[in-house]
Amino acid sequence: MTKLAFIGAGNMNGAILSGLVNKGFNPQNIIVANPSAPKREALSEQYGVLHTSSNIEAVAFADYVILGVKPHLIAQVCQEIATETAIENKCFVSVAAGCTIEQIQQALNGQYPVIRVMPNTPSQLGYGVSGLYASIDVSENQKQQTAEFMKSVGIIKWLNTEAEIDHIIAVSGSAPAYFFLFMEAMQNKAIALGFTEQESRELVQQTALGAAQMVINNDLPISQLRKNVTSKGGTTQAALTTLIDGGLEQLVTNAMDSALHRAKEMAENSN
Ligand SMILES: NC(=O)c1ccc[n+]([C@@H]2O[C@H](COP(=O)([O-])OP(=O)(O)OC[C@H]3O[C@@H](n4cnc5c(N)ncnc54)[C@H](O)[C@@H]3O)[C@@H](O)[C@H]2O)c1
Ligand code: PRO
Repeated sequence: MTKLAFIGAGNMNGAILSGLVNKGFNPQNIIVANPSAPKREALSEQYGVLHTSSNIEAVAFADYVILGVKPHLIAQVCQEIATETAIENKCFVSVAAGCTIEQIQQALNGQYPVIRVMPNTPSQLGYGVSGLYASIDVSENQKQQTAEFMKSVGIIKWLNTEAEIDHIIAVSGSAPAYFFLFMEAMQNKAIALGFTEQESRELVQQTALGAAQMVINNDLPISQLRKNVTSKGGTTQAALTTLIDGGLEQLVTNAMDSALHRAKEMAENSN
C-alpha cells in the first residue's frame, strides 16, 4: 500500500490530509511531521494518522513526501532530508508557492522526481482545485498516483508548463480568500444593519452556497445568472452599479495579477 509523509502540519497539508482520510485513505499509511506537537497531535487525534517531530522518520516511512512548509523553508527541509536519509525511489510533491522544481531538486542534491501541486484549502471538504505539473523525472505511475490522491479531494488539472502553476495560484490557490473577503464585508454590513453575527453569517453563507450551486447546476453563462437577479431600475442594479463604478472588475484583475507577480517574485528571490 502506498504510504504518504506530510512534512508540515499546517493549513494546506492539514486540508489535503483530512480530505484524503475523509475519502477513505487508510490513516495508518499516512504520517505527518511537524516540529511543534499541537498541530500534528490534533491531526493524529482527529484523523488517526501517525505523527512525528522528525522529518527524517516521516520520509523513511513513505513513498510520497508532501512538502507543505512555508516556501522559505522548503530548501532547508529538502537539504535536511537529502543529507540525513535515503531518498531513492521517493516522489516529492511540493505544494509551495514560488518554489520551482529546479530549486527543490537543487536542495535535494539530485534529479529526484518532483511534482508541483497547487491546491486550495477547500480540499479539506472534497471541493478542492489543484493544478499539477511534473518534472521529467516523474514516472507515469507516480503521476497517476499523485493525480488519484488529489482527485480524492477535488478536481485536478494537469498543466503544460511550470509557469502555469502561478496562474493556478491566482485563479484558484489564493482565490478562496477573495471570496472570504467578500463574504466578510457582507457579513460586517449585515451586522451594521442590525442582524446578529450568527444571523449575518447564515444569511451570507447560504447566499454564497446558493449562488455557487446555481453556477454549478446551470448551463447558462454566469453573466446571465447575474442578469436574472437584476430587475431593470431595481435594487440589484443599484448595488451592481456601485460595484462596477467602483472598479470591481479591474480590481479583481489587478488582484489576480498581484498574486501572479508575487509568485514569480518569490521564485526569483528564492522566496
Ligand atoms: N494555505 C493555502 O491556502 C495554500 C494553498 C496552496 C499552497 N499553499 C502552500 O502550502 C505551504 C504551507 O502553507 P500553509 O498555509 O499550510 O502554512 P502553515 O504555516 O499553516 O503550515 C506550515 C507548517 O509547517 C510547519 N513547519 C515549520 N518548519 C518546519 C520544518 N522544518 N519541518 C516540518 N514542518 C515545519 C509549521 O509548524 C506549520 O505547521 C506553503 O508553501 C504555501 O505556499 C498554501
Ligand atoms: N496561499 C499561499 C500564499 O498565500 C499560496 C496560495 C494560497 O502564498
